[in-house]
Amino acid sequence: MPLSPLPLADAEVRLDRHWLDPGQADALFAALREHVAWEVHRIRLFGREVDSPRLSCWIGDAGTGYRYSGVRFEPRPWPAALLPVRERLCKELGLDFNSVLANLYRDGHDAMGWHSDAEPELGAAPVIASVSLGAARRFALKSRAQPQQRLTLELPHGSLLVMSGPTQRNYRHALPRTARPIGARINLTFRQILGA
Ligand SMILES: O=C(O)CCC(=O)C(=O)O
Ligand SMILES: [Fe+2]
Repeated sequence: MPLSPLPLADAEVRLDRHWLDPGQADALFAALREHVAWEVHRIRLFGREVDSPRLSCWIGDAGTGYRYSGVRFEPRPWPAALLPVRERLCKELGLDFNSVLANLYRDGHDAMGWHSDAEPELGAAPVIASVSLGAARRFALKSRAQPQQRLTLELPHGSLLVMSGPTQRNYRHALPRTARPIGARINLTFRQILGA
């Protein structure tokens, strides 16, 4: 199925709810759960270093060191299961993704707060390709200038969300907590670190 544009002014967000077929998505989830070196990243929040409420792993080619939330991360090597995913995304989007932030949300308590992926090493108009696996979670986008301009959508197992153009400049996004009893979710945000 193709990527369909979502109705959001001053942004470029596209979604394919069935980018991977369910069997592929199941296999990828199981492989990543087992083979990624999941760790608790320490992030800076209001000037204090705290544990982030999820497990993460920064993965990339040599030279893709990355600074976010005030902390620098050196990349881990690519697990075999991610290589075909990276190749397919590069081909379909015509880009050269050299890194990915993997996040494991163990249950509904794990989350990600409001932010944009606007680190200088991503350039002025980064393309972020986000693959979701496992439990479906709600993903929210909110305009910086006009907070009433917002959108919440569900990211199902095997979906691909692509944010590009002015999206990171004009919007923040978040993965809110949920009180619903739900299982684990893995999210992969592929990125291109410039000059790596
Ligand atoms: O888990 C998600 O869907 C969002 C992850 C995200 O925003 C990020 O990795 O920067
Ligand atoms: Fe993000």
